[in-house]
Amino acid sequence: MKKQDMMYGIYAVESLLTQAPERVLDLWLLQGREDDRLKKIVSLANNTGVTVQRAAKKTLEDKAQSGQHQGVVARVKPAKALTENDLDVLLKKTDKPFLLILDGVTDPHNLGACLRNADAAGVHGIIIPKDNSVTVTSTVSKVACGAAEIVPVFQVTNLARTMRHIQQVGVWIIGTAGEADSDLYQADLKGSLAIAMGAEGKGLRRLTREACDSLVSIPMAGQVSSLNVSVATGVCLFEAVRQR
Ligand SMILES: C[S@@+](CC[C@H](N)C(=O)[O-])C[C@H]1O[C@@H](n2cnc3c(N)ncnc32)[C@H](O)[C@@H]1O
Repeated sequence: MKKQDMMYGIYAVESLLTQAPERVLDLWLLQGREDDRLKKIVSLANNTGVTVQRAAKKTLEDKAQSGQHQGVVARVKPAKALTENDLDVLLKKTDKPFLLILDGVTDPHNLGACLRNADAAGVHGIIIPKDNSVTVTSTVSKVACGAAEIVPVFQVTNLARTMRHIQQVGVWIIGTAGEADSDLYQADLKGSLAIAMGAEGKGLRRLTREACDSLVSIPMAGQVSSLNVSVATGVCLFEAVRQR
């Protein structure tokens, strides 16, 4: 297991300093940059006892291994990996859970965008399989703009088994697939709900698809066969928000 990670980007680091400052081991800000957005980071760091170090642009690029750091890089303790047990705790304390299942999303930009959508839609947690899925990396955190530090991500060993388990505690699972006959806008999304999205190339795996209570499609007017998974996630989550 990794002992530390790098995190970068203003929103991601701001969210980390707000949600879990104890995870920050080092914080570097761009030398000479003093605008309001960085001042907020300095103030959060001061309030939480994190020392601010100044560094040159090249140093920040090397630490982040990216030019997308926006003048802020942090060395952090990795977040505790959440498992099936943590999901159970969440389900017990949550009235009308609203969950997102991502069945093997591999592109960090897509997972980051899904996290951002999920936070905006008020999703209580995201379930991903342990294998064949991207986890929350520094790129995911950056793209998620702070949502990766807020929305819990549960990594489960056997996704189909976890789906059956959450069904037993009353969660209705709606899978999404372009070829499904039922339409998203006819589905009832008001109760305890999990929406399952497929991977970029293959869509939902057979066992995941079979474990869903129903399958819906988002009506498409054009010629392309599918939406990007993060876009489809946003459409589905916000239809649920509209109904709830
Ligand atoms: C890029 S698509 C995968 C396409 C894949 N070739 C397939 O056959 O499903 C990734 C995921 O986004 C969701 N998605 C994309 N377009 C959709 C649509 N029109 N209706 C429902 N879900 C859609 C589904 O969850 C899908 O598995």
